Amino acid sequence: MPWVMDLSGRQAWAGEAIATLRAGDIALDSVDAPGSVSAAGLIVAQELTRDLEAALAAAEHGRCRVMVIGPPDGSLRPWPVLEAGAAECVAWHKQAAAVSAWLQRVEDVESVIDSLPVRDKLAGQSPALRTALRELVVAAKFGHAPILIQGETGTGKELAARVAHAVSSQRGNLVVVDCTTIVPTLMGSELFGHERGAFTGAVSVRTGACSGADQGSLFLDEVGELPLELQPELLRVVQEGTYKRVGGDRWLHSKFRLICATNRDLLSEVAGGGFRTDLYHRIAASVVTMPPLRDRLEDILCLFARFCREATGARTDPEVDPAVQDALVSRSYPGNLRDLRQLAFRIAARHVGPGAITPGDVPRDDRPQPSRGPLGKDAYDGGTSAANPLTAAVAWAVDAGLGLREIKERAAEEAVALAVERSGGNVHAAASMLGLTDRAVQQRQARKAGPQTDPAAGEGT
Ligand SMILES: Nc1ncnc2c1ncn2[C@@H]1O[C@H](COP(=O)(O)OP(=O)(O)OP(=O)(O)O)[C@@H](O)[C@H]1O
Repeated sequence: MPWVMDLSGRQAWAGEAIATLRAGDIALDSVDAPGSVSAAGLIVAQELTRDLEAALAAAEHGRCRVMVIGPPDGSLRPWPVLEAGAAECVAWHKQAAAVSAWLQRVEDVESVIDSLPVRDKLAGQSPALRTALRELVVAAKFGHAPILIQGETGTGKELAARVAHAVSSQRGNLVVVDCTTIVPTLMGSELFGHERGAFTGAVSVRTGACSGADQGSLFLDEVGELPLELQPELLRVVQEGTYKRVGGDRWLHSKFRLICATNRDLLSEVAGGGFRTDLYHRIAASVVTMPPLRDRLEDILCLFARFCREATGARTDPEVDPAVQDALVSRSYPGNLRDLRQLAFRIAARHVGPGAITPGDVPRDDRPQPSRGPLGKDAYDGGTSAANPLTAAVAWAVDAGLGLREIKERAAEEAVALAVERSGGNVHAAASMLGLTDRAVQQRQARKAGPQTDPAAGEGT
């Protein structure tokens, strides 16, 4: 059940919030069930204060989705409140049913994310993964349009596609086509099937992936590899549910949910003419971005344990020496979870006995590389604060007397400025680099430039 909270958690404030809602005729049995824990909350607020920002940041970092209810005159501007971490922000017009429906939806989505079939496939509890899973579940369970899953290699796009199919209402099969492994000349046959004699070697009729996916889902992995000449045919079958086999002239029917994945920037493929604009807009009806491992460091140890169990068949998580834990969290994983999984398998193969996984179990090439510390001593990446540049920067900020909010703000500002610089001023590229929306990057740039140029300051934004 959902809860109502004030900005600081004080009873008086909570009472005030409830009183406000009571005055607004919200059915209180739907908002103040005692002793319940919830994924959804309501905050009653007059304006975006520092307290509200802090409460939203805390809620976002946990697993809570918060609706902020502002005064009926609309004086609480929604966009900055959403930017601060709220999932919804509305002016209060006594629309209790709408609020309840929103709360119910949040509860439904969160319980799907926490269900065994989802957690079994996609492990991890980091905010970055949860955000992606929310987008995925909302699109797959509560919508019917195609889903485009993007993200770097090894971030779990295929697993996400399996989750999307599992939570959807599609009753048929999930058919997987990896567009990178099929020679372009055979791709048409793979997707649509062929008639006997359609080409040399077509000795019998073949039904393709579209037929197999009828009433189910078709997953096209690396859809950017799809040859240009097949793209109109894919568009037709997605839009109209009709297609012809290669060498055939009969229209066949198939209704499936299309799920595509790519680790390329499909929009630049569109700009370069390698991917049709109309097909892009069709397949990207809902876009889900799987976060890279560097944005979900909190998941590394639990994933490592899971992969070790997978490697050894053990039922319980292995104990891991703290030095190994440090090394695991601070190394880089260019291949994301695939790299971490392979590393876990290498370590598990070396480990013997019932004790903890120790530094000696880590293969030489996977060990932290020595680097020269500031005092000429050897230090190890991921070890002391002197060797970890991020820790050193944070230490500097703490020593300079900056509060947590300012540290976060300034770090975010620096990251955006750097990403924009590294991508030659291209906002979209900078946004993908940081896992942000283009708009979030523009807002940060505008905020840095000064209040007059803040795009969010315009009417109706
Ligand atoms: N959240 C997760 N929990 C457990 N295992 C995961 C998770 N995400 C990815 N993996 C594992 O990592 C490996 C890579 O996952 P997957 O193939 O789904 O990634 P991908 O993004 O589709 O990769 P590519 O772009 O190379 O096709 C697989 O072994 C998969 O089982």
